[in-house]
Amino acid sequence: MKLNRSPAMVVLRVLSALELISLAAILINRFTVHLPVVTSTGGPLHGLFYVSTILLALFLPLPRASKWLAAVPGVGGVLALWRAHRHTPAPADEPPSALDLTDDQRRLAIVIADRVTATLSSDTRIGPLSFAVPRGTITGLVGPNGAGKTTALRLMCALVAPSSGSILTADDPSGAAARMGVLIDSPGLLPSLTARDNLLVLTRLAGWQPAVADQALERVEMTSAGHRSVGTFSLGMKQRIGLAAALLADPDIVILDEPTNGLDPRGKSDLRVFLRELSAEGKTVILATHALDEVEELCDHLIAMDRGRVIFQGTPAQMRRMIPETVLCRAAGPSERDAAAAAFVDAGYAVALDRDAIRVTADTGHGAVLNRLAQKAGTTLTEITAERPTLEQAFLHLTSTRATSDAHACAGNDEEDLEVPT
Ligand SMILES: Nc1ncnc2c1ncn2[C@@H]1O[C@H](COP(=O)(O)OP(=O)(O)OP(=O)(O)O)[C@@H](O)[C@H]1O
Repeated sequence: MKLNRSPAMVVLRVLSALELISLAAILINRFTVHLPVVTSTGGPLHGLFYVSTILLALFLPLPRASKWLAAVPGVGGVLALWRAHRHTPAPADEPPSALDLTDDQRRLAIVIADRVTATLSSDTRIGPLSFAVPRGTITGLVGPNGAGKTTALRLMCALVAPSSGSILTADDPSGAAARMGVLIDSPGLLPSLTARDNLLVLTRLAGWQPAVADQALERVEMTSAGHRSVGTFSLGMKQRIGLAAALLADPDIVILDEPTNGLDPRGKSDLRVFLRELSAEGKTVILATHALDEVEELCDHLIAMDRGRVIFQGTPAQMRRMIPETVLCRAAGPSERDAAAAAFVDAGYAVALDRDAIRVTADTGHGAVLNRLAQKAGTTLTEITAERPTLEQAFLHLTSTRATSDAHACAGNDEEDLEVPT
């Protein structure tokens, strides 16, 4: 058990220790012989301890029934100390720096997860998670299978109760409680009913007008198919009706789990356009996916998860910057390549040889400088290509650094360390 080391608790412990000495002195004086101790009964120091005991009893959250007990010299401090030990918060599983949100993140957020954990079974626990979803963004929750993305979504819409920590949803700008539309797992439609009737069931349950269902159908461009049974629909059409159901309440926050799963390229593209429209209307879209290439062009904010933890949050550009950019340079032959590589190393660049090419760790703007350096070394580069890291590379880098602290930076399979020609 870790001790609470706040100044108040330290003072409390010192007083408790002194009170114990005081109590011992009183007992010894009463039952044996009179000893000349500083805390003898009736002395000014004992008065101080007595008062401190009463103050502690009054100001600490002790149960009312035990207050009289706490007022007995020596007992109050001991009780308080015992309670302090019992109520010392459990140490966080991760250093605070990994879990604390900045003031800006909190100010701009529509959803805030604060050290939230979820216990799914005796051996499956997600979190602690701390993340903030900025209002009005399309936020992608990314990570491999089993990372905890769906659970994080379920926590956000209260389908899973946190075991500890909290999930807060900010009010909408008018001050009303933010509304959520949720599509997690399959849309859960009744196949024998028409698309319109499926939506009407939901609007009636919620006590809304039928017009709300028609507006939602129109919104997802399914008005003409609204009279058909959902059982006859393609996956993409079912997905649209699921989206219509999620939009019935005109939500401020739209939560979608793997919305493009099973959609063909056209369906994926339509969905992306649709989600951008929702975002342009000021809605916040939160979607879980493991397709990093998909979020690259759609999302303006990312929360990356791995093995039940948040490992990154920020913009896609910030995530890409987790690994250095490189410039790929090619030369006419091996001797030209080595000469150019040596010139780059002399100029302070980190380089790796990749068959007939040199991969230089440098921002994309360094191409012209590298070209000049090669010319000075008497060689001509035949190709200079800026290589922008993909989100996938950045994610793999993040997970490999986290998984093994002893893992060394991984180089491409074909790369070898540069041997500077002599
Ligand atoms: N109801 C549950 N009971 C027990 N374990 C669960 C439950 N739901 C999820 N899990 C486990 O919790 C972990 C996280 O699951 P979750 O579905 O949140 O991950 P995910 O990132 O959404 O995965 P995927 O991309 O495969 O959908 C997994 O190991 C999963 O097996």
